[in-house]
Amino acid sequence: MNLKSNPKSEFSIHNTQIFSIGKPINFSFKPPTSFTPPTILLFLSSTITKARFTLGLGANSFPLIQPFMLAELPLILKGWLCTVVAVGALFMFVPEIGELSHLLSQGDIKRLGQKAGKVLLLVAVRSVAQFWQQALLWEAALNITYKLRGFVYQHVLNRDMEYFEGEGGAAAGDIAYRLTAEAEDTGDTVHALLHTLVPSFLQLVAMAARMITLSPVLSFATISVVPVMSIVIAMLGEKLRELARKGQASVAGISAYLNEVLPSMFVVKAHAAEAFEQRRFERLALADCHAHLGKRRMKALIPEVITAVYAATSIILFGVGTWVISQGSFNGAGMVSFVTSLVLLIEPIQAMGKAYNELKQGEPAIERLFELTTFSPKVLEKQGTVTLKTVAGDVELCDVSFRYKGSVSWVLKDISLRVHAGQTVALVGPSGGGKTTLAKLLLRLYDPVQGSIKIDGHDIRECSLKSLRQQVAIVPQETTLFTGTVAENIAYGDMDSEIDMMEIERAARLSNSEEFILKLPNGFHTNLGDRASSLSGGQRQRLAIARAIYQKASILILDEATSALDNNSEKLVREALEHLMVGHTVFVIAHRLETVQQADRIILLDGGKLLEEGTHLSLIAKGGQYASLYSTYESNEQGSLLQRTLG
Ligand SMILES: Nc1ncnc2c1ncn2[C@@H]1O[C@H](COP(=O)(O)OP(=O)(O)OP(=O)(O)O)[C@@H](O)[C@H]1O
Repeated sequence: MNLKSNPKSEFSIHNTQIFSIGKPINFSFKPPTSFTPPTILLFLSSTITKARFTLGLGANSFPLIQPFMLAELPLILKGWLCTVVAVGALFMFVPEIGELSHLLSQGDIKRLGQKAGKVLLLVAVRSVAQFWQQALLWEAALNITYKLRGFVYQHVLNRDMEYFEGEGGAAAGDIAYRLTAEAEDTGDTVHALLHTLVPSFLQLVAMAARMITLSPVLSFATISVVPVMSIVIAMLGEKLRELARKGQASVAGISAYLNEVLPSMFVVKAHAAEAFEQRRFERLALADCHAHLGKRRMKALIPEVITAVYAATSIILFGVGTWVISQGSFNGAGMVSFVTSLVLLIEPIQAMGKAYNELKQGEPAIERLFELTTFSPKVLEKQGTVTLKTVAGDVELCDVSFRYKGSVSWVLKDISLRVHAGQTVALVGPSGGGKTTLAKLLLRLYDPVQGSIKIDGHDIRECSLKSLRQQVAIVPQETTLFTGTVAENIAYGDMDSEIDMMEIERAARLSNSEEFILKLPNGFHTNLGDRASSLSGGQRQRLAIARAIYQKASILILDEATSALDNNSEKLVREALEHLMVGHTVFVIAHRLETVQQADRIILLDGGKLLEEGTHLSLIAKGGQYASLYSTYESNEQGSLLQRTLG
């Protein structure tokens, strides 16, 4: 693959344009101010919602997808135009079929041929129109699904970090399930809705009108069962909606479980936990089995109820029909036309029943998808933010205190610290001391509960998030590589503009990655999708360093890996880090002796408090907590990681 000609390749999905529909959705009910198709559709749906509330049937999800449906209105209207043609052909077909049977009984071959030709033409028109109706309405439904997915995913990406890390957030597998299977269910629901709203309804009205013109008495007798059937189906539908929601939650549970366990197979096997995981999976699968059994039973029951109503209708029709014919007001041809109309009336009723099933099953999917979009972000970008274009790297923490949502204890308490541009600060301290949290605050993944953080004198809450995160680069302990080429992985975060291959190569050289990258089958253009796991820990770390070099940030956060590398790999990573640190303000969550000794300043964090601060030598001379931790380290001859004692 040629990167220059197609610089975004696999990553282009990140740049998907997200539509004009990201506006707040208006749920209020208002009469139409004008009679354009969109206002009529809006009014129709609001009225349905209002009617549902009045009847005590609760809310429906229709208003949520209204804006998406309106965006597809041209396609929908074309589909419905085909419906008008199909229903018109059917309306004309009914009397023709009665006359055809009459001519057959009379043996008038000449007129019979003409009539049969007309009937066949009407059937052909209806078939073609129905095909296009289906094709166009499906296209609209699938477009809506596609746009809805983009809309919801945009909201997921914009959620606070707290949602992904803290309590109460959805598991990754659950979110994935909502955006895949449930978004697809939404497409089916939308199609069912579009199909019910006009095509089935039009056919029902046309056939009912035809039946009334043929015999008002028979029509009244036949149609009288419809209200009873509607009430029964509405009640069963509500039950189905509840059961469908349970079913969807249970599948999402399985998806979340698999997303967690399958990528951690190493740990499962290393702990011989296969049997334990099998039991956990079976419990979830059994819950899903029970949830779906209820739903399937309800789905099986609804058509049977409808069939029972049909049987009652047929008996009424048979009885009243016999009486009407015996009165001489109705002939055989009329009866053929009437029964044909009835059969064609039943067809949309069945379609509406099926669509109702789809709607009831799909509503929880729509609700669960939209649940992902309803939140008020805490990390907000204010109006008129400062764009950090060039930054010297002066960082100041002013009385910063922070605790995570739902926690009573402070993770960081009253931290004040000034780091001058170009300084390297080592953050050390026992596990849980708040080092990583401090790094998250610098990146503004969370905002301090009290106090503020300034970069070059600008409160970071006043800066644009994009420019802040452009100026603060992080090399995490665990390197995450994405599907995409090596070059795309190095340029990750800057994929909105053309990849600069010269810069990629420079970053690879400085991070000591070039040598192993050039040995890959396609060098920088090798796709890492299935190869990332075959890279060694050191190689992955060097790619993360290359990524940070490419970013050209002024402030760096290095979370040193705790896992030991072999001597050569360690040397290459250390050299790469030294290249990276030149000319930057650096915060190192330090686990290694060399890093701590070389830092301009050492900050000891314990229990969220800044306990000690100074150079290695000054802190040793002070003889405080750092000195005692250090001497423990020194006495541990074999200890290769400072982490064992300092953090
Ligand atoms: N997302 C979170 N939600 C709630 N509590 C959290 C969250 N992340 C961290 N904590 C808690 O905050 C405290 C500080 O965690 P932090 O990761 O900042 O410590 P650390 O000094 O980096 O530890 P380590 O050296 O082990 O990485 C810990 O008690 C931790 O349990």
